[in-house]
This record gives sequence, structure tokens and C-alpha cells, in this order.
Amino acid sequence: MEVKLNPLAIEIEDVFFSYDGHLVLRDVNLKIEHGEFLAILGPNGSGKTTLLKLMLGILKPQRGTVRIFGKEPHKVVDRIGYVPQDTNINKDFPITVQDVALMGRLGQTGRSRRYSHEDILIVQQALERVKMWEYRGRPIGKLSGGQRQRVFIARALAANPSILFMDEPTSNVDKALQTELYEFLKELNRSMTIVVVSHDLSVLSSYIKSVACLNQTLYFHAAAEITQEMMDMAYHCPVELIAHGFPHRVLGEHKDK
Ligand SMILES: Nc1ncnc2c1ncn2[C@@H]1O[C@H](COP(=O)(O)OP(=O)(O)OP(=O)(O)O)[C@@H](O)[C@H]1O
Repeated sequence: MEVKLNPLAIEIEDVFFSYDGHLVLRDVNLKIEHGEFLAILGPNGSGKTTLLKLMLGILKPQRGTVRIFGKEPHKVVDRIGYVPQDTNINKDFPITVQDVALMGRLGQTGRSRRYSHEDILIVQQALERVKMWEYRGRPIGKLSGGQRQRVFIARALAANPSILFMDEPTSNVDKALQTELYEFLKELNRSMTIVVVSHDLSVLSSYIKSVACLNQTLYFHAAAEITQEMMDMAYHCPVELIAHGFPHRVLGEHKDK
């Protein structure tokens, strides 16, 4: 049976969040339709990870509401895929590529059950999609940063998500692999909403459909409207937009040039 999804993948209304009285997010509002490819940009400490944790249901706002496909995030965890920033793990930890990808089935299988034949087939497809099936028996600690990231993408895909969140997707990936990554994300975007969170402006690829700049509060823009002012506002200093293949890129001047 086909699952009917709320057309709004993300709905954030009037959200405030503080850690121990220290305000991190102020009056954040965001509406994202299913099928979007959104980049949330902001400098270090601007609240990106906090906002991501709110959307993943790990944190709850003190004020306001966060809905994913019309529901509280913890009620739709089986529709959410998440690729963390830091895929570095203890290099000697004896866990294979296939074991890591199988973890993506935990939410579907239930933690007490063994993996089914179907789980293993789904994981095979996910690893094939990221071209890592041939590495399935390899310890995860013996892979390069880019390969490890692909395995963590496969882990997220194994859950068959409707929305995929990626934290700093380009941090472990060199320039050539970035293009490959975005080509792959573009293909995934045909069937799922994608949200990438980054302080790195190079995530502004031609594949992104909208951009939200976060610095305590959020400024949302359809991608074609991106301007230098918007970036300056978000970063509180002139920044050079290094927009990788971005169709409307604006190259700003640094003051000290
Ligand atoms: N668990 C916590 N307890 C207290 N303060 C926190 C906690 N987590 C984050 N903060 C503070 O909240 C602010 C926002 O942090 P957050 O990690 O959301 O920012 P970020 O934009 O993801 O930063 P970065 O790009 O450096 O990862 C920072 O000032 C940070 O020091």
C-alpha cells in the first residue's frame, strides 16, 4: 500500500531553543514541500546542529512546533534518513561495511529481531547504489573518508526514507567527489526531500533548489534569489560565494582585498 505523505516535508513554526538559558534559535520558521533540495547554511555556532536535532526529534523546542510530514519528528523516524558529519570511527572497531549499512534496518526490523533475508537484500541494493557492495566485508575503519561517507549514505537509504538529512556532506570529500556526491543526491532527490546542513558555502551547487541562512534566526530563499547581502547577513561579514556550478552565483569582494 502506498503511504500518503503530507505535502509539507518540514513545517517549523515560531521555534525558540536555548541551552541553559543561552538562546541559540530565535523565532525560526520554515516550510519545505516534499521534493525540495534545501541547504541550511550558517557560520560556526549559528545553531545548525541544534536545528537539525530538532528536526530529527532528538531535541524538543521550548517554544513553537516542528513537524515532519505533518507529525512530531519522533513519530516518523522510520521516514527519516540521517547522514552524520563525523563518520570517523575507531579505526580498529571490528565492524564491516555491511554491518554498518544493516543498522539502517534497525528502525524497521525492531531491535530485538534478527535481520531478515529482505533486510539483507535491501542493504545490498543500498550498497550497490553507492557503489560500495564490493567492499561489504571490509572493516569500516579501513576505508577512505569519502568511501565511509558513502556507506553511511547507504545506511540511511536502507531505511527507505522520504527525507534525507546530511550534516556537512562535503567535509570529508574532495572536490572531484563533491560533484559525484551531488549527482547522486540529485538522483535521490527524484524520490525524496533532501536537506544539507553546512557552514561551507561550496555546498551551493546547481542541484540545490532553496537556501536557508541561519544565524540564530532563519532567512529562507528560493535558490535563484541568492545574493551577496543575504550571505553577509547570515555570516556577519563579507564572504566570497564559491558557488560550485551555481547558475546565479554572485562573487563578492572581500573587504581586505
Ligand atoms: N549541548 C549543549 N549545551 C550547551 N550549549 C550548546 C550545546 N550544544 C551546542 N551549544 C551551543 O549552542 C550554539 C549553537 O551550536 P550548534 O552546534 O547548533 O551550532 P552549529 O551551527 O552547528 O555550529 P558548527 O558549525 O560549529 O557545528 C553554540 O554557541 C554552542 O556552543
